[in-house]
Amino acid sequence: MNILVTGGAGYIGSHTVRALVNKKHRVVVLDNLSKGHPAAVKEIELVRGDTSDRQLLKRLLTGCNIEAVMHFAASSLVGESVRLPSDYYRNNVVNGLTLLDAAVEAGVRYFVFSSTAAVYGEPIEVPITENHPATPLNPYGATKLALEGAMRWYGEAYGLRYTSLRYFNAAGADPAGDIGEDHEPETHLIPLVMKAALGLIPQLEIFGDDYPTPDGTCVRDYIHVNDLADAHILALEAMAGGAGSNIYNLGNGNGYSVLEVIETAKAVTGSSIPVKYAARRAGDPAVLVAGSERIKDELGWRPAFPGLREIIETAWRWHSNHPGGYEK
Ligand SMILES: NC(=O)c1ccc[n+]([C@@H]2O[C@H](COP(=O)([O-])OP(=O)(O)OC[C@H]3O[C@@H](n4cnc5c(N)ncnc54)[C@H](O)[C@@H]3O)[C@@H](O)[C@H]2O)c1
Ligand SMILES: O=c1ccn([C@@H]2O[C@H](COP(=O)(O)OP(=O)(O)O[C@H]3O[C@H](CO)[C@H](O)[C@H](O)[C@H]3O)[C@@H](O)[C@H]2O)c(=O)[nH]1
Repeated sequence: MNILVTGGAGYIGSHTVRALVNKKHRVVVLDNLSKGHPAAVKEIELVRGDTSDRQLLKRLLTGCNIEAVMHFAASSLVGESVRLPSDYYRNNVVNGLTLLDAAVEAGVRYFVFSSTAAVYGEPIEVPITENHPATPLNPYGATKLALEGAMRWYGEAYGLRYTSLRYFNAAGADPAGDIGEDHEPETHLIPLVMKAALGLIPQLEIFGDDYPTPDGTCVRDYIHVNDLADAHILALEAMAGGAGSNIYNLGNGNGYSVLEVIETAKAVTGSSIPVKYAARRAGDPAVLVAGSERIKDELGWRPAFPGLREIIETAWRWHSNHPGGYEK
């Protein structure tokens, strides 16, 4: 298939691009490079541009005979979204609608969307299934939920078929070790733990030790980035095979605390990881663990990296080989 991948030079997008190319799809990446890296998509057709540019979208979608869009491009930091809701609504909702409109106009058949566990808000029960109420606690989650709503009604009115994938905590890197997570600034736990192990930051701050969890630190469900990439391909294949629109959670169903992540990283890296306890971070739920049975049952998705240790091993390979990220 001819596939447009927005945000394809970013962390999850670049791993999915690799998986698509391995499956012999033709991929065009659209990325404004605000966070992405050309080196993450070497030898792939990369168009530097913005999802707000309707004319560019029209040219790409029709000129390249695009049949499917995978939409990763977004602003995705919870804390920043609380400070800058206007930016988040503009990039995630307004630009998302521009892309949906252009896709409908160009006759794109399938749309795969990067959604998030943040749509659920504070869970009332775990594991969180897709039927859990969606009451986001921050603008980031609210904007992702808003585009899911738009996709549903675009589906009804214009026949666009979509799959929304609600990822929990993406982590790890391709085992080849040549692509991985490189954000500036970095805010995610596992890459910061890797940087602390490498001595690139003096210590890791642990945000809160008084949560209602076994060791007092937050519990998350870490999912390998290549397992996310595989899910995108399964979603596309299912729609191409006649499946209707759907929403799926993506996690491993196992929760690990911040302290467990640090202990596992010490074992993997053989390095000490200096830590400092700090206040809770605003907007952090205590426990987020996915129920991902729906995608397993319906699409046959099976994670290749279900354990935290193997996820961190792949992250370590990337970070230790590229301590300064892609460009440095
Ligand atoms: N990382 C996670 O744990 C996680 C969890 C749940 C959902 N998600 C979602 O997955 C997607 C990818 O996340 P990521 O961690 O790879 O982020 P990322 O920042 O590495 O990738 C996003 C890419 O989109 C590009 N981009 C942003 N706005 C754009 C625009 N208007 N036009 C063109 N390009 C634009 C950026 O340059 C970047 O390369 C996002 O939609 C995010 O909300 C991520
Ligand atoms: O320096 C740090 C960084 C993080 N944490 C803690 O580690 C856990 C994981 O934090 P991340 O920032 O790595 O990930 P989040 O759970 O905040 O966010 C992820 O999951 C969200 C869903 O709730 C969104 O999808 C978001 O895009 C995605 O990155 C949290 O408890 C956080 O408080 C620390 O203690 N210290």
